[in-house]
Amino acid sequence: MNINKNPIIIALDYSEESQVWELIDKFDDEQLFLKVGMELYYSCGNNLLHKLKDKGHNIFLDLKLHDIPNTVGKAMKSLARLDVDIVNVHAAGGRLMMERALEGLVAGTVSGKERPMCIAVTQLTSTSQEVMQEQLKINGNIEDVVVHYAKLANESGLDGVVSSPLEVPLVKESCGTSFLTVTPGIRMIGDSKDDQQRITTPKQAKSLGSDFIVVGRSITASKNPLEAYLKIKNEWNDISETTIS
Ligand SMILES: O=C(O)c1cc(=O)[nH]c(=O)n1[C@@H]1O[C@H](COP(=O)(O)O)[C@@H](O)[C@H]1O
Repeated sequence: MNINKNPIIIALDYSEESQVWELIDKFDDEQLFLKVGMELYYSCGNNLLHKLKDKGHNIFLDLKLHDIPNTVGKAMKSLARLDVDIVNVHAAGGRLMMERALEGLVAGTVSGKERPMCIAVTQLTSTSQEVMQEQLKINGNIEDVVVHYAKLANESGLDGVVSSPLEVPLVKESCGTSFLTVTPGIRMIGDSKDDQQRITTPKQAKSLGSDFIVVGRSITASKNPLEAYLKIKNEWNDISETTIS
């Protein structure tokens, strides 16, 4: 896999390219792992991805594909040409959709390059068990549902999942330690949950076994994003921290 081991993925949830450079310019030479999601990609497109890659940053292109298998497979073939490091789908699209996603990525990757890793969203970290059961009509407890989707993603050949850090131990137990866990729902103590439901601190995420944490507003909405990033990095590297509930 052609990714560095920077475990902190910064979610660039912006609509303007200028906001991206305003943030990144604060980080000097730090090699970053950046997440470009729908908001930024739909407004700035591939041009920005190429510029970020040229600066040496790793990119998680978070478009959460979820469509019929043929459509997702062909879309992934197009995304493979962008030379990003991670792409994703919704596991709710099912096994065939995930298999086609992977086939599309393999088919679209330029020969000699490594394909992007493909991970599946299990249950969004903004979904509570109550909402999952009452609105989505998915029965059972949320950990079991996340593990079920993770197993499906694993059997479909995907590289890992997106889940809350809270489910990582169960995912690793069912799918193996090398099955990647990328975990949003990260908050520092005292931060507002906003729309997130299944949250932990960076330290908790690490102790639960997350491979990567995805952090947006705790960095981007901070008065001092570099300081917030370094605090998170320190928390990740330090063993003795407290938890939030
Ligand atoms: O796929 C994702 O990245 C994702 C999945 C998920 O279940 N929950 C989730 O929050 N995310 C993304 O992670 C980021 C979290 O942002 P903050 O809540 O601001 O830290 C956003 O860009 C979300 O789109």
